[in-house]
Amino acid sequence: MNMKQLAAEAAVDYVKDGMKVGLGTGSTAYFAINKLGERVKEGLQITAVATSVASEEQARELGIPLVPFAQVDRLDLTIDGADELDGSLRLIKGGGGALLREKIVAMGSDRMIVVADESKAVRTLGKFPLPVEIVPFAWEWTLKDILKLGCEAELRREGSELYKTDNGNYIADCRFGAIEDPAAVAAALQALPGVVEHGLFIGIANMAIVGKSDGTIDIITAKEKA
Ligand SMILES: O=C[C@H](O)[C@H](O)[C@H](O)COP(=O)(O)O
Repeated sequence: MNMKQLAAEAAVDYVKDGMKVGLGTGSTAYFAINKLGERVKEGLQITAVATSVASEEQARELGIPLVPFAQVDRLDLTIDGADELDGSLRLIKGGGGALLREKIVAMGSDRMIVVADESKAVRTLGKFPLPVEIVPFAWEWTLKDILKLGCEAELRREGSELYKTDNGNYIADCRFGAIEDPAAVAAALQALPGVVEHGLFIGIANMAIVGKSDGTIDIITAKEKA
C-alpha cells in the first residue's frame, strides 16, 4: 500500500457512526474519502461536508451523504492532507489551491487529523512555497505587499491562464525560505487587505498520521483544541 493510502486509511478508523465529517482535498485526502465511501457502503452512518468541488464530486459518486453548511453547526472530525507539517503540527497547505475552504472546515471541526506521507514531515516549514489566496482586484498591489515581507512570490498559473481557486481567487506561491516564526509570517500576511487567507495552519491540527516507506505509520499528537 502506498504511504498516502496507509496514512489516510488509518485516519478513517477514527470515524464513528453518527459523526459529522469534513472531507479534505488532494491526493492523500482522496484515499481517505475512498475508504469512507467503502465504509458507508458497509453501513457506516455519517454526514459530511467537502473542502473542494473535486472532493464533493468524489464523495457524491461514492454515496457519502453530504449536507449543506446551513444544516450543520460544527463537525466532529476533519481529515485532510498537508504539503508540509512540523513536529508542533504546524502545517503548510494549499498546494492544491483549497486552503481557504480547508481552513474554514478544519476550524469548524472539533478535531483535525492530518494525513501525509513521510516526505511531508519537516523540521522547519518553508521548503514548500507557501500558498496565499488573494483577491483578483488589484492583485498587482497585493503581490507587491507580499514581496515586501521578504519572500519571492509569483501567481500560480494553469497553462497560459492564472490559476483560479474554487472561490474565484488567485494563489500567490511564496518562497520565504525556512520559516522560523510561522506565527509572525501568518500575522503579517493576514494584515494585508488583498489577502483572503494563507496556507499556514497553526494550532488547528490535533493529530497527524504519517505513512512511512517501511509500511508503518507515525502518529504525532497535539493537545486538544480549547
Ligand atoms: O490545497 C490542497 C490541500 O491543502 C492538500 O491537502 C495539500 O496540498 C496536500 O495535497 P496532497 O495530499 O495531494 O499532497
